[in-house]
This record gives sequence, C-alpha cells and structure tokens, in this order.
Amino acid sequence: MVEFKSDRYTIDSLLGEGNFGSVYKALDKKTDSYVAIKIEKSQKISQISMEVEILRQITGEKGFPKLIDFGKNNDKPYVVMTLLGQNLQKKFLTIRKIISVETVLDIGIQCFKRIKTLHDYYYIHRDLKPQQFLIDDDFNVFLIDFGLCKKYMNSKLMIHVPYNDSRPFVGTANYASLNTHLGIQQSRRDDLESFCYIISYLLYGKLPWIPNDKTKYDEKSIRKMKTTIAPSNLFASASLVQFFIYVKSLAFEKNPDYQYLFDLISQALFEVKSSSLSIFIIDGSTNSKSSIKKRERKSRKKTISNKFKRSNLCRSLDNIQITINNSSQTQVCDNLPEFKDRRIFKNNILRAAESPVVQKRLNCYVM
Ligand SMILES: Nc1ncnc2c1ncn2[C@@H]1O[C@H](COP(=O)(O)OP(=O)(O)OP(=O)(O)O)[C@@H](O)[C@H]1O
Repeated sequence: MVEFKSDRYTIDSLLGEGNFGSVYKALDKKTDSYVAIKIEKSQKISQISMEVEILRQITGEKGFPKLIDFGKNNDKPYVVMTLLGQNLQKKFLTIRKIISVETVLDIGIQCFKRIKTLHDYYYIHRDLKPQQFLIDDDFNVFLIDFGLCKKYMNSKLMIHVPYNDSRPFVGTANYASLNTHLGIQQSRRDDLESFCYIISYLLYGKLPWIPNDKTKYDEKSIRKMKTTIAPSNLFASASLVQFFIYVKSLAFEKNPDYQYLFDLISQALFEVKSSSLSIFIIDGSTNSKSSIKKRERKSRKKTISNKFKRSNLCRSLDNIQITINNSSQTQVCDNLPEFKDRRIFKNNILRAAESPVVQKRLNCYVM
C-alpha cells in the first residue's frame, strides 16, 4: 500500500492503476465520506497538473468527478476527487460480456455527451478508452483521466492549434484514431473516432485488433488494420456506419456537428428498441460458427446451464427459478451481422434479468 501521510485522508484500498498513477479509495475525515485519490507515480512534472486544471473548470458538469483537493505528498503530486463506480472495461469483463445492445447504446449516448462537454471547454481528451468511463449504480456515466488532455483552441482568440504531422504517438493504440498512429496532431475528430472504436468493442465484444483469443497486436499491426477497415466491419447499423463515415471525413479544424451525430446514435437506439431484439453475449471466447452449431446440438436446457454455469447471472437466475421454456429458444441471429457473434434470448428472459427487482436479488448488474 502507498505511503500517504495525511491528517485528513486515510487510504482504504487500491481502486485502479494506470501508467501514470495509482488511484485509491480513501476516507476524508473532514467530511466523513469516501473519496478517490490519484497519486502520480513519478515525482517529475506531472499529468496531475493538467488533471487539476481541467477538473477545476469542469467541476459541476454532469458526468465529471468533482475536484475536492490537490497537493503533494512525499513529493508526489496527488488529486482528490469524488469516488465513482467501476470502469466500463472492468464492468464489461466482470459480467462476462453479458450486455444488451440497447444498454450499450444508452451508455454510448452518455459517453458521447461527456466528450462533447469536454470539447465545449476547448479540450480534447486524447486517450479515450472504456477504462476512462466510470459507471455508478444508477448507470450514470462519468469521464475521467484528463492527464493527456490538450487545448485544441485558444478560447480567447478562437484560433485552432496548427496542423502538424510529426507528432509522437499519444494515447492507447487499441482505441487511438488512425491519424494519431500516423503522427498527425489530434483534434476533436480523433476523440470521436476513438468513441466509435469503444462503441464497436462494447457492441461486438471485440475489435479486429482486439480478438477474443487474447492475441495482442503491436501498434504497427493495429495501424495497418485501421488503414483498411471498412465501416461495415465496425457496425451493421446504417446509422452507426454513417456516424463513423462522418467522423472519418472531418477536416482537422472542423467543428463536428454534434447534434447530427447525437441523432445518429439515437436513431440506432430507436432501431434496436423497435426491433424488439434483446441480445446477450454469453461468452466471447467461444463464438465461432462451428462452435455455436455444436452447442446447438445439445439440449436447450443443458446449453443454458452450461453457458451460464459460472456466471452470477445464471446462478441467480437459477435461484429465482425463471422458467425457460420452448418459446424462448436460444438461437443464432444470422440476419443482422451486428449480432453475428451474439446469442439471442427472447424478451421475457432479458426483461426478467434486467428488471430492478431481479437485479436486486441477483446482487449483480446486467448492463
Ligand atoms: N474517481 C474515481 N472513482 C473510482 N475509481 C476511479 C476514479 N478515478 C480512477 N479510478 C479507477 O482507477 C483507474 C485508473 O485511473 P486513471 O485512468 O485516472 O489512471 P491513469 O494512471 O491515468 O491510467 P492510464 O494509464 O489509463 O492513463 C480507472 O480506470 C478506474 O478504474
């Protein structure tokens, strides 16, 4: 555990660790409430100063942590902010990728709004990934980690930062825009491209460069794949394809039409809702067509119990004895490529699993 001498804060537990800092849950004795403290790993000029600068300005905006305190401890800079929930990546893996498309898009809309708010303050994030979005018990999404943020425009003179194509790589390869890989100065369009990769990852449970088999690609290979990727490889929904095409067509300085983009995601959500399909990923590691067919030969009941054997959801579903009858056959949905790796349950199961009453008894989330 980190050494943090303070009369005000008592470190409780480690919440997360990144490349630049460690984040701890701590008790704030002044307010008798728990907070999150991010402590920089290095003692040199830190990213925490940028984090503090942004939190100072953005505190109070919906979906952003509140700045509580900052300073140095043991010569290491730290920042104290509101304690939030688990990050999207952890949550996604904890629930074994069980997630409804509707909920992904719902979360996506919130992520999109957070990005727009940050852009409204003339900053770009430059390191968007599922780990940077935290989600609370009420499914409110928060954006964090502003250490790599950068002003894209001088807010007084309204002059955009100049174009430059020999920038070092900044961000996370899996979710970075292609232009970032190519060394092009980032602007608003790059955050929005990262957003597309995040949503595609949450929808499919994978990206071409983040396969289910745990293969890891280096930055060069990821760049190559991003160069040739077709929008239809990321999304099947026409609205989301259009979203990606629009973002990729943005000029460096162009102010994105956020309302248009918002309408496109809303349209995608509307399509899912009106199709009345409810979709779960059961286990991303076993979703090849042949394995699905093999599984389908087994009896319906056995398949369900096998698939959910180790999951909280299943255990709890078993406990509360939801009847799984023939009218809710598991099936592979072939007609919607978006869902080709997913298995579909009829609404009655999904609705049961998503109902707050059941979730309370499950003591787990269904995202
Ligand atoms: N306010 C908070 N409340 C709860 N958990 C948090 C909070 N801030 C950060 N965390 C947890 O700590 C993790 C790391 O935080 P953060 O991304 O700020 O660190 P970092 O060192 O900048 O990471 P990276 O290397 O990804 O840039 C987050 O993914 C999250 O799980």
